Amino acid sequence: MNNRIDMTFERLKKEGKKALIAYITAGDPDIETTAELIFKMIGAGADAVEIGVPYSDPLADGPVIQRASARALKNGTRIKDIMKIVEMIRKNSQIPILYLVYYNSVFIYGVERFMKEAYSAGVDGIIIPDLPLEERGEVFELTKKYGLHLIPLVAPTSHGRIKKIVKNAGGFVYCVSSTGVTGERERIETDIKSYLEEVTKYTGLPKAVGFGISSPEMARNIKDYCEGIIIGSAIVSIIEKASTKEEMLEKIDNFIRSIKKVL
Ligand SMILES: O=P(O)(O)OC[C@@H](O)[C@@H](O)c1c[nH]c2ccccc12
Repeated sequence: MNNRIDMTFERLKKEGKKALIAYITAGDPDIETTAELIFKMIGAGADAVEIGVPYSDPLADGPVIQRASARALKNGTRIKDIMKIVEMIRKNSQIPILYLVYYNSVFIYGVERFMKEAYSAGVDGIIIPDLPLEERGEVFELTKKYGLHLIPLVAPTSHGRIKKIVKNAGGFVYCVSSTGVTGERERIETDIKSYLEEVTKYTGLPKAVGFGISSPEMARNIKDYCEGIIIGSAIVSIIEKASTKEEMLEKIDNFIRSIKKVL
C-alpha cells in the first residue's frame, strides 16, 4: 500500500502520535493565499490537508465555512484552480491531501474526470459528505481505479448502519463528533469513548474525529480514543478575522502548532 494516507497513519502509530488533519476552503480569501496557507500549515506540523471545494449550497456546513465558500465562489474559484494548487503542493511535499467535495460538484465535472484529475494532481482521498448510497457503488469503483481512498463519514447516530457505511472504505473513517453541521462548539456532548469503541467493532481503519474541535484542550480530551483529529471552522475563522495576510499566516502557524503539540 503506498497511499500517503495509509503511510502517514502507519508512521504516526509507530511514533505513538495522532494525526492533525487541517481543513481549508480553496479560494478563501483567494487561490494564491490558499496555497500559502497550506504551506504554512504543513510547516507548522499538520499531518494531512483537507481541501474544501467551494459549493453554493454546502448543506453540511455551519456559517463559518458557508461564508468561506461564498467568498471563494465570489472570486471565481474553479475546480481547475484547485487541482493546480494540489500540483503545486506536490512539487514540495508528500503530505496526504484530501478533497472535501459535495456530490453535485463532482457530478457536474464528471465523476471519472474528477477522480482522474485529482489523482494526477496528487490527491490521496475524497470525502463526499452528501454522497447518496445509491451512487456510492459507481463512485467507489472510480476512486479505486485511480488509487484514491473514499473516506466514509459516520455519526454518533449511525449505530446499525456503521457496518454498511465503512464497507469498501479506505484510509480512515471520519467520525463526526456530534450531529448537526460543521462549526466550533463550546463542548462536545457525545460520549466519544463509547461512540468510537462502537465504530472500532466494525472496522480496523484509523478513526479521525471532526466537528466542533477548536482548542488544544478539546483535542487532548479526544485523542486517546482515535488516531486523528480534524479541524476546520477554527482555522477558517482565523482566516476570516485576520486583517492582514501576515497576521493570518502567523496566527495559522501558531494555532496549528498549539494543537499539534498535544497530539
Ligand atoms: O469545522 P469543524 O467543526 O472543525 O469540522 C471539520 C470540518 O470543517 C471539515 O472536515 C469539513 C468541512 N466541510 C465539511 C462538510 C461535511 C463534513 C466535514 C466538513
